[in-house]
Amino acid sequence: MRALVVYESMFGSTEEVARSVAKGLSGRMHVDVINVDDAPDEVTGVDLVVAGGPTHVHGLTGKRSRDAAAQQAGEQPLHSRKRGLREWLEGLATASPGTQAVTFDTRIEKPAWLTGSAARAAAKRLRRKGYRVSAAPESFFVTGKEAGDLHPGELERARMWGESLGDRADG
Ligand SMILES: Cc1cc2nc3c(=O)[nH]c(=O)nc-3n(C[C@H](O)[C@H](O)[C@H](O)COP(=O)(O)O)c2cc1C
Repeated sequence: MRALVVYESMFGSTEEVARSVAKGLSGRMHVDVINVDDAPDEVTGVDLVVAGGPTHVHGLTGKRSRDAAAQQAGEQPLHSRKRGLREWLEGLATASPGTQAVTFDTRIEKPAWLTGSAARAAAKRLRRKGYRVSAAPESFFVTGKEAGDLHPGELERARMWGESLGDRADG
């Protein structure tokens, strides 16, 4: 079985989470991890797509929010520079029959009705493209609105979440 983890990341936290999720999945599946900048617009030969990105302005990033992130980053280059999950999902071809998808985001640790959730928005779009969304969107937490460090333990939680996805897809 094969999984493709597609991540968008400004400051690096979502990328770190994506790599930990992939580590967890890799016990059960062959996993590729790819920056959304380089993600294919047609996904074939993959059983599970995992898409993750940062929550901006209550949902998926947009050109303006990414520009704001770039300003915050100053001299540091952003991890994803060309596009966000929103643009990738807009151009993504319809799913091959039976392909599963799950989504995650990084965001501030407050109730989702306050912070919004990029993962929820991405799951909706994947469903519209014909993907079978096979697990609830998951969130991993950062400390602040700016670059934001991941809360302690989040990478381990991400690895375990990946493991559980692998078990489910495998079983
Ligand atoms: C322009 C901008 C808007 C943001 N809006 C939100 C938001 O609405 N809700 C939230 O929980 N976090 C928000 N954040 C915090 C981001 O979720 C946080 O920077 C991100 O999780 C860090 O991941 P990254 O290092 O992969 O970019 C925002 C951050 C930026 C830069």
